[in-house]
Amino acid sequence: MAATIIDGKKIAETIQQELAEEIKQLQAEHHLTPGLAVVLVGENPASKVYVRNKNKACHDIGIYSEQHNLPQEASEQELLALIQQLNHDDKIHGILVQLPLPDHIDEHKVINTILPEKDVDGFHPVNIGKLMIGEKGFRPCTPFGVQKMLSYSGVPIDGAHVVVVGRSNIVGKPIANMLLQKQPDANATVTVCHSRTKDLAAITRQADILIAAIGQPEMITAEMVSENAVVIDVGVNRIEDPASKTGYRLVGDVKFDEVSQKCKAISPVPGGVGPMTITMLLYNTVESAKQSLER
Ligand SMILES: NC(=O)C1=CN([C@@H]2O[C@H](COP(=O)(O)OP(=O)(O)OC[C@H]3O[C@@H](n4cnc5c(N)ncnc54)[C@H](OP(=O)(O)O)[C@@H]3O)[C@@H](O)[C@H]2O)C=CC1
Ligand SMILES: Nc1nc(=O)c2c([nH]1)NC[C@@H]1CN(c3ccc(C(=O)N[C@@H](CCC(=O)O)C(=O)O)cc3)C=[N+]21
Ligand SMILES: [Mg+2]
Repeated sequence: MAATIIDGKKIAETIQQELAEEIKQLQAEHHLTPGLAVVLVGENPASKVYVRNKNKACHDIGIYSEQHNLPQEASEQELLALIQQLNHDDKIHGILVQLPLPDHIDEHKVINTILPEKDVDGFHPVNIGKLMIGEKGFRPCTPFGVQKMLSYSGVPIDGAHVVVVGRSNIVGKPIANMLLQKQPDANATVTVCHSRTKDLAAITRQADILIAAIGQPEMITAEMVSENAVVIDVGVNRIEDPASKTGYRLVGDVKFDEVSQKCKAISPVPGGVGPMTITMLLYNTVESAKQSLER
C-alpha cells in the first residue's frame, strides 16, 4: 500500500502562522521585533537558495532580517569582527553563519565566537552540551524540525527504534541525541549508522523510524526498509536533469518512488524537512527575542 505523506511544508505553515501571532503580541506588548542576521561567505549557489528562502520566511511572519555577504576571500579576522559586532547589536537576537565556510576559515573558531544566547542554529558547544544533558538551550534547526514533524504527524517516538543514517555534527549526531532524551517527544531507542557500518540494510530494516541524513542521492531503497517504517528524508541533493528548466532537480537520500510504495509513512524532498528547518530557525529567533526581555 502507498505510504502516508508527511507534509513538512504544511506543518511548517501551521507553525509559522502561530509564530506570526506571537510576534504581533511581542510588538504590541513590548515594542519588540525579533531580529535575525544571516552571514554568507562566498558564492555557493545552494547556500543562496537557502538564504533567500530564509529571508522570505522572516519577511512573511514579521521577523526583521539582515543579510551580510562577505566575499569568498574574506579573512577569518573580518568574519570574527562582524560576529562580534552582531553579538553587541540589540536589534539582532539570532546570528546564523551559513556553513560550509571556505577552507581558510576555521569553522569551530567562528561558531565559538557567536554568543550562545544568539546561536539560533544551535551549533555552539554550549548549546550542544545542553542538548546532550537535556537542559534548555537552542536546538539545531534540522533535528528540531524532524522532531516536530514526527510529533505533529502523531508518530509515536516513545519506545520506538529510531535508526539514523549519518553522524554529522549538524544533523546525525544531534538528532540521535534529541530523540534519545528522557523527555516528551523523545524516549527512543537509537541506533546511529555511518559509512563504516557493516551490513547497513540489516540495521535499517529494523527501524520503526528511519532518518536518512547521508548526502547520497536516493541511496535508501525499498529493500532497506520495513513495511511498518516511518521514513524521514533529510537529504537535499541536486542532480542533473536535462528535462528541467534549471538543468537540475532536488532529490533526497531516499528512493522516494519505490520506498513510498512499501513503508507506512514518508517525508518528501522537496517539501519535507527543508521547510521545517527554516521554521525552527524562525522559532529559535522568536524564542531568543523573548529571552532578551528577561535580561
Ligand atoms: N533539509 C535540511 O534542512 C538539511 C539537509 N541537509 C542535507 O542532509 C544530508 C546530510 O547532510 P550532512 O549531515 O551535513 O552531511 P555530511 O556529509 O556532513 O554527513 C554525511 C553522513 O553520512 C554518512 N555516509 C555517507 N555515505 C554513506 C554510506 N554510503 N553509508 C552510510 N553512511 C554514509 C557519513 O559517514 P562518515 O561520518 O563515516 O563519513 C556521514 O556521517 C545532505 O544531503 C544535506 O544536503 C543538511 C542540513 C539541513
Ligand atoms: N549554519 C547553517 N545552518 C543550516 O541550517 C544549514 C547550513 N548552515 N548550511 C546548509 C544546510 C542546508 N540547509 C537547508 C535548509 C532548508 C532547505 C530547504 O528549504 N529546502 C527546500 C527546497 C528549497 C529549494 O527549492 O531549493 C525543501 O526541501 O523543500 C534546504 C537546505 C540548512 N543548512
Ligand atoms: Mg572550513
